[in-house]
Amino acid sequence: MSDSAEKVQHGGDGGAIGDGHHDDGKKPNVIFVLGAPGSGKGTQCEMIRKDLNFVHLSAGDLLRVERETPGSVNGAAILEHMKNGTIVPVEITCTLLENAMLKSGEKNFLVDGFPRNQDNLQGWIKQMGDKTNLLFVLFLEAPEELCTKRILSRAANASVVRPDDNVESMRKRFQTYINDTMPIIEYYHSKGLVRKVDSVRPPDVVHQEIVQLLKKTEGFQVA
Ligand SMILES: Nc1ncnc2c1ncn2[C@@H]1O[C@H](COP(=O)(O)OP(=O)(O)OP(=O)(O)O)[C@@H](O)[C@H]1O
Ligand SMILES: Nc1ccn([C@H]2C[C@H](O)[C@@H](COP(=O)(O)O)O2)c(=O)n1
Ligand SMILES: [Mg+2]
Repeated sequence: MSDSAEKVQHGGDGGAIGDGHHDDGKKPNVIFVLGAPGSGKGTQCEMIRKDLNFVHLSAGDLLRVERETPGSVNGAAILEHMKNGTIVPVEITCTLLENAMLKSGEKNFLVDGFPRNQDNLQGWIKQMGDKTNLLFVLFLEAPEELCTKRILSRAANASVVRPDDNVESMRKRFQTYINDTMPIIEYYHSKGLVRKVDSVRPPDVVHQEIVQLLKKTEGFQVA
């Protein structure tokens, strides 16, 4: 385990972090969806949302909406983090996630692009760990070169281009993914909670594998 993963493990959760062993049947189910920028997190979350009655909460999308909300005190800071490919402080992101969960009134959530670093993880544990049941961490694996191609293609075809879908921001986002997010995936892997899926394949094929994973998930009934 890397040093940073070790730090995560001793982040003060005392083991009660919604790690799959504390489900009382009433807490909302959460699947964290992680992977490199462009690995297909948003694409797969939308497919699961449509098929399986999950709410898709993209941390990045929630932050983008907050950034554009008139009068938001966090808007400028969020934009700076996005351009620099760095991670917004968890107090902002976790509150947006919790509010969206409460507003939905639903029970099954795909939390896309979170937790991205130790600050995210520890903030979630503190604010949400005891209130949620983590089913597993879906890790979509695809090489950087392919992800870069996908993002450039997304930017070329979008009516509104994301401020971070350019080569300079992308390089920084990948660095952040390697340095900050991979240790989080390693941490969950050490707890047996990572489900790795090869995301190089066509979206439908990847989706079918995820559906099978969900069917095999203890304590979760596929809709
Ligand atoms: N399995 C796939 N095969 C081919 N193209 C894909 C696949 N999955 C996603 N894409 C395309 O790649 C681009 C990026 O996908 P998506 O937005 O889902 O990635 P992401 O992981 O959410 O990225 P980000 O972290 O930047 O939000 C999109 O244009 C999408 O249509
Ligand atoms: N937990 C998160 C998720 C996202 N962000 C910021 C920084 C990312 O580069 C950007 C885009 O996220 P994406 O849509 O690619 O998942 O949003 C963050 O700070 N913290
Ligand atoms: Mg996305």
